[in-house]
Amino acid sequence: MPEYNTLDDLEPGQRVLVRVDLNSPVEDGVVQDNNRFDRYSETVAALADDDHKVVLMAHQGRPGRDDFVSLDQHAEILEEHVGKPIQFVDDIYGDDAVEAIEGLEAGEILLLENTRMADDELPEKDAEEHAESDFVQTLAPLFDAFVNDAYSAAHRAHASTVGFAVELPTYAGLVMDKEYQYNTSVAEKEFDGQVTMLCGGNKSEDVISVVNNLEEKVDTFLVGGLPGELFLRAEGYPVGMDIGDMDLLDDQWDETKDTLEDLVENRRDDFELPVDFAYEDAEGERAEIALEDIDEKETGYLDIGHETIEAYEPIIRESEAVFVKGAVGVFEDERFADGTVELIEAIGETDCFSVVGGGDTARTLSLYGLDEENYDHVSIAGGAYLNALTGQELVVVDVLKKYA
Ligand SMILES: Nc1ncnc2c1ncn2[C@@H]1O[C@H](COP(=O)(O)OP(=O)(O)O)[C@@H](O)[C@H]1O
Ligand SMILES: O=C(OP(=O)(O)O)[C@H](O)COP(=O)(O)O
Repeated sequence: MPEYNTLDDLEPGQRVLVRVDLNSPVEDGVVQDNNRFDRYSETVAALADDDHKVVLMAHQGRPGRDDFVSLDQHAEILEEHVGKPIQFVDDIYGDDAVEAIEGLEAGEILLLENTRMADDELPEKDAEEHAESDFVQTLAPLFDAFVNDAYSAAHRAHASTVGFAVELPTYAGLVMDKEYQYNTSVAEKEFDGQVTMLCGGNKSEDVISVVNNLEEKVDTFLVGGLPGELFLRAEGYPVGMDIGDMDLLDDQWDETKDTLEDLVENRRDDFELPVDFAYEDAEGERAEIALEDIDEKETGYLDIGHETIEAYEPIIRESEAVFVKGAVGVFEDERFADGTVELIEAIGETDCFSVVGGGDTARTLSLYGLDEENYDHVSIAGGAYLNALTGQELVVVDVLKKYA
């Protein structure tokens, strides 16, 4: 039994404030539909069916980045998934928000504006301090209960993720409960055979964290994406550097260089690195180059090449368990999806125990028609999933337990 309240403990017909995580990829200002909408639609529909007045809070992007946009598009996408109208107000706790909240009828749903547009939201503070903010003090009296369903933001101590638990009876939502239970149980699972982790993405600190913290659990890390290039740079290859307008690799290299060099020197047998890469040629087509033929970095590499796919695939096929964190290429572009799609597909074809994690990475399945049923678990969380796998605490879950 979980040590926090769940929706089973929530009486129907209440005024309920719900924190979800609809943080999504944004391409040219357009919010991209993804698994998060689908998952949260279950929580939202269940609450509306129970005659609650449902008010949703969520964040999008980080201030200063291109993906820091309004949630107006999210309301439209969520509405399609829930099959019920979703009202939207471009305010968080000002007069317009309060008016919209007070005007809700039983079974109606309202989404507030991006919580990160409120000054009170972002600094990491403990729950009690956040509870004193104007944000929490203005909204909390308008509700009977707080439901936290934002598992993928459960490693963030922000006003909307931890502050309301101090002021209102608090419950874990369906996504929070399921993801927390599952990922925690996976962290405790023992496997007799080979355990493999496919990792990539664009955050090398995530990959370093798994390589450092899952040394006992994982036998082989198959590395791709930006971390793959950075590991190779640590081995002395001329890859993993920014070129032209690129602004992806050099900063990460400065931050992680010492750790990467240490890992390639002392733990080289624990991971496999790419032996070739794919890039966009002058005609705009996918082209590939072997690592040994790269004299200097002249282009951005956007996927692992087919030699690498062929080297990684048998390791996946002989594994008893495979975990995925991060795509090995820019799978959003069909030309550079081969590595991610072919390897995740291979995992689904074997009968190994498998978990695919990462908000972006999980989107590969829906984009390329891979059946979620072929994997034991598909997590819509990235950082929080890694925290769970590596046995680190999730501040939001601690707060849910403390205020149960
Ligand atoms: N070689 C690459 N160059 C640039 N971006 C990459 C590369 N490989 C993977 N990516 C990007 O990494 C993103 C996923 O990274 P990350 O945020 O770490 O994973 P997740 O959200 O699944 O936890 C994808 O959007 C993908 O396009
Ligand atoms: O998408 C998220 O994280 P994830 O990419 O690690 O799954 C969460 O919404 C947290 O976002 P943040 O990392 O900007 O705090």
